[in-house]
Amino acid sequence: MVLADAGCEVTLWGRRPDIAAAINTTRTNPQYSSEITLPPAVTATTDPARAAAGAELVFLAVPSQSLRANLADWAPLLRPDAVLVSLMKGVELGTAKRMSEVIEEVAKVDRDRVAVLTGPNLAAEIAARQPAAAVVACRDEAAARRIQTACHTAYYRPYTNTDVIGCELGGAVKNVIALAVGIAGGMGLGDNTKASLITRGLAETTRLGLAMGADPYTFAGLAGMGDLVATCSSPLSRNNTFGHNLGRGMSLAETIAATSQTAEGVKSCESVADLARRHGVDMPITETVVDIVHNGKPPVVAVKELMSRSAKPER
Ligand SMILES: NC(=O)c1ccc[n+]([C@@H]2O[C@H](COP(=O)([O-])OP(=O)(O)OC[C@H]3O[C@@H](n4cnc5c(N)ncnc54)[C@H](O)[C@@H]3O)[C@@H](O)[C@H]2O)c1
Ligand SMILES: O=P(O)(O)OC[C@H](O)CO
Repeated sequence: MVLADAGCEVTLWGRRPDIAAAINTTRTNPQYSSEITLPPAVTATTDPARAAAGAELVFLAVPSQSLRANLADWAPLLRPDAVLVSLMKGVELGTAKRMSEVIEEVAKVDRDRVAVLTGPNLAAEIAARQPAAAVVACRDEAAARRIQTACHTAYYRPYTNTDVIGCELGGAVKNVIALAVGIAGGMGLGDNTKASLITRGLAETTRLGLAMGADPYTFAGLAGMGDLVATCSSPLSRNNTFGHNLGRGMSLAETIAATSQTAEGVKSCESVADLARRHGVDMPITETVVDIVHNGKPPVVAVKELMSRSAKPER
C-alpha cells in the first residue's frame, strides 16, 4: 500500500492462492488488515517468477527464520541488478546472522544492493495511513535514496542512513525488550519498571551495536529509540502482547496458541543472546527474556535476580 501510494507498481507474492485471488478481486486481504482497500497498483500472485519479473526493488517480509529457505527459491528469479530490501526484524537462529547478511549470502549479491527498512512502523497504524517516519539503511547511499523515493508518501516519511548494522540491531533487539516490557506489564508492574527496562534495554542494544561496529547515534534515532518506544508502549505490538500474556501467567504453549502472527523476539531472543556471547557483550535483559520464555524461569524470580545484580555506574 505504501509503495503503491508512492507511485510504484507492486506485485505482492503470497503462499495461499485463495488470499492472492481475494486481493486481486476484492482489493482486500481477508486474513490480515481486511479493513484496508489496496490501491489498484497492487496485484498479488503465488508465482514467485511473476512477482520477481523485472522488479527493480524487492521487499522481503517473511518471518525471519523462514527467510533463508524462501530466498533460496527466489534468488535465481531476481533481476541481476535488483536491490533487496529487508523489512524483517530478527536474527537467524544458529548462525546469529542479521537478515541483510542472510540475503547477501543466499542471493549472492553485493552488500551495496542490500538495504533495510525499519523504524516505529506498527502495521495497523501504517495501514490507517497515520503519519510515521522510518529509516532506509544501505551502505550505498544512492540505493538508499532510491528506496526512500519509492516509499515516500504524505503519511510515510523515510530517512536514509548508511549504518545497516545499527539499524538492523535496533529493530531486532527492540522485539526482545518489548517482550520484557510486556512481561512486566502482565505482572502488574508500572511505568517506572517499564521505563527502566526500555532505557537499560537501549543501553544493552547500544553495547552490542558498538561491539559489532554500529554507529552509537543510530540507537538514539528511529531504528533505535523510536521503534523501542513504539513497540514497548503499544498493545498493537505482537511482542509486547506476547510478553504481557506470559507475565499474567499464561504458559508458553497457551501464549503461542493465542498469537496468530510472528512475534520475532520469541526466537530472536536466543539468537541475540548468542550474538552477545560471540561478541563478549553483557545483555542481562535479553538473557532474562531467554530464561523466562525458553527455560521456564518464573517472571517473579527473574525480576528479583535482575534487581539483585551488582551495583554499577550507568555507563
Ligand atoms: N507487522 C508489523 O507491524 C511489522 C512492522 C515492521 C516490521 N515487521 C517485520 O516484518 C516481518 C514480517 O512480519 P509480519 O507482521 O508481516 O509477520 P506475519 O506473521 O504476518 O508474516 C508475514 C507473511 O509471511 C507469511 N509466512 C509465514 N510463514 C511463512 C513461511 N514459512 N514462508 C513464507 N511465508 C510465510 C505469512 O502468511 C504472512 O503473510 C517480521 O520480521 C516483522 O518483525 C512487522
Ligand atoms: O508487532 P511487533 O511487536 O512485531 O512490532 C511491529 C513493528 O516492528 C513496530 O515497529
